[in-house]
Amino acid sequence: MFILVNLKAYPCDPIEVATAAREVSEESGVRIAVSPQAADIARVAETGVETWAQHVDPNGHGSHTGSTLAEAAAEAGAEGTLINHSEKRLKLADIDGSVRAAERAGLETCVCANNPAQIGAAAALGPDSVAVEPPELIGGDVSVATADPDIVEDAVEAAASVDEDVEVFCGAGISSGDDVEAAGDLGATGILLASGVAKADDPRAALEDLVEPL
Ligand SMILES: O=C(CO)COP(=O)(O)O
Repeated sequence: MFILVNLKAYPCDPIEVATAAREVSEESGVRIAVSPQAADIARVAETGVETWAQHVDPNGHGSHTGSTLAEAAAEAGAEGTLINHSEKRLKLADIDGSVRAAERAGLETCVCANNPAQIGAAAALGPDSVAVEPPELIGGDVSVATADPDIVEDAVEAAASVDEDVEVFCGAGISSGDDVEAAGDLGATGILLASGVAKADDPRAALEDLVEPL
């Protein structure tokens, strides 16, 4: 199981979370990555934790003010990137462009989507993984695996019917090892979570709880 901690724009200390994630990953053998804001990628990567961008734009170098280039994220130390997160939605053509830009830069790709129908469309673009996150459950206390188990199973089926090589992650409301285990039982091979770690009083303890059953 892969655990990807999205720090969003929460006011946590990205280095504290990254250091804890690297240590818990080393101790448990569970793959854990941290996705900070673009401006923090380099210093988070310097902790040694697997680092992901939260977004990359479809364009390359040129007259594109405000862009987050996949090349720049990779140069700063990112190994992967989220694309089309629920809080950073893109048009279909731009999702495709961002996946291609990330591939050119050597970044692993995870395209997020709201529901199984969108997961099928996202899988058709050939990312390494897709992630189903129902927007109404994001930031809440109830895990997607508990509140809407069908959406995870249907997302797994939708992705497999398009491309069996695309992994399926899920996220929203996940905060405990039991939630991670339940998501795995539904067929997810990775977890996206944010508030359960980024807003925790003790991010290290939260991470230890997440990997406990794995
Ligand atoms: O959006 C998410 C991860 O990308 C999920 O956020 P929460 O874990 O806070 O529900």
